[in-house]
Formats: sequence, C-alpha cells, structure tokens
Amino acid sequence: MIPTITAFERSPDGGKGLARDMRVRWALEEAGQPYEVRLVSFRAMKEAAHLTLHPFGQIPTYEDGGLVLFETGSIVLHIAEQDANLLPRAAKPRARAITWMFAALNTVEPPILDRETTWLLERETSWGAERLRLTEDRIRVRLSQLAARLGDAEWLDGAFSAGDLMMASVLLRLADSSAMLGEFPNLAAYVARAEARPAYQRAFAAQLAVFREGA
Ligand SMILES: N[C@@H](CCC(=O)N[C@@H](CSCc1ccc([N+](=O)[O-])cc1)C(=O)NCC(=O)O)C(=O)O
Repeated sequence: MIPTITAFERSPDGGKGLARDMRVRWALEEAGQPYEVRLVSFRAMKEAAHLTLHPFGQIPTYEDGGLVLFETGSIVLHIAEQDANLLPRAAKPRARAITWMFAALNTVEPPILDRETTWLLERETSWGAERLRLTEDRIRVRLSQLAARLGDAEWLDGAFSAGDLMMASVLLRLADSSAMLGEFPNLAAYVARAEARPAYQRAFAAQLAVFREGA
C-alpha cells in the first residue's frame, strides 16, 4: 500500500514549505517511500469527511491501509520506525533520536510559535512590541542552548535522524520570519545542511509544484 497524506489545496505560505505536510513529505522521501497526496481546501478541512481523519480539522493526515494518523510528530515517528535512515536500530541512539523529536516540538518550537502568534494577532496592540520582544528573548535562550549542544557537529546525535528532520523543520520556520538564526552560525549551517539533503529538496519541490499548479 502507498500511504496518502493530506496537504493544503493552496498553501498560505505560497510554496515556501512552511506548512507541516512538508515534514511528512521529507520523512517519506528520506525513507524512499512513495506516497499520494490528497489536497484539501480550508473549507473541506472543517467538514465531516476530513474531521473523521483529523479531529482538529487540520493537515497533515496520514492514511495507510486501515491506519489513520494525525500530528506531524506522530506521523514522522511512524515513518521513521520503518526506516533505519531515520531511526537507528540500536535502542539507545534510537531513543535519543526520539528525544530530539520531542525537544524540537515541545521545547524549541513553542516559543517560535508564540512569537508568530504574537506577531500575527497582537503586534498592533499596546503591549505588542513588548510581548514580541519577550517571545524573541525566550527563543534566543533555546537557540543558544541548542547551539551549545550542537557545537560543530554535523547532526544532533551522530548520524542524521528524524530528530534532526524535526529540529531543522522547526528552525526553518523561524528562519522564514526572523534573522535570529543568523546570530547562531552553527545553527544556520546545520539548517543549510538539512536543506541541502536530496530528500529535503525532493519534498520541497513536490510541495512547491502543488502551489504552482494551483496558482
Ligand atoms: N500539531 C499539528 C498542527 C497541524 C497544523 O498546524 N496544521 C496547519 C497547517 S501547518 C501550519 C502552518 C500554516 C500556515 C503556514 N504559513 O506559512 O502560511 C505555515 C504553517 C493547519 O491545518 N492549519 C489550518 C487550520 O488549523 O485550520 C501537527 O503538528 O500536525
């Protein structure tokens, strides 16, 4: 069976690869797993058929045979469990790679999303500028800690893993809306290495093609 994922019919990011189907596409490409894409409109995402797949009415979802998954982290983990390129077979490095997936989603991404939400919804308020500054300070704390841990290593824990895929995806989202990553040259280089991966390039081209076809 070839899995089917869902993606935006028209991505609001204009094909910049920021929507979360990109993370799933990337994992599938790293695993050499062909996949189908069902494009959904904003409207369709809130209708019964899609809500049956995704209780929160979002993308991506992942369907394979009778299995239906949502949550990018869970989908990437599921793909990675079937591929040694994404999760080592040895128990300890495998567990550490999963730790980095959680770190990306639970520790590094939240302040980045908080900044984005603040900018989108509160920047015009009387408290907007101060709140933006506070969110940026919190991001910098995590970036400096991550930069210290990464040092001059190529990836976070030995070979490239799903932990790096998720962490690079989180940092790419920041890089799109802020120059902050440039304050940490080793993180900027880490993200550039991730983007240079052929699997990333194939995934990016595929999501961009959707945008261009729909344009
Ligand atoms: N926790 C879930 C979050 C999924 C999610 O946020 N999906 C978004 C698209 S990716 C997030 C996203 C959206 C837009 C941009 N952009 O740059 O325009 C970037 C990322 C969505 O479906 N939004 C529609 C809705 O909630 O009604 C996961 O990780 O899968």
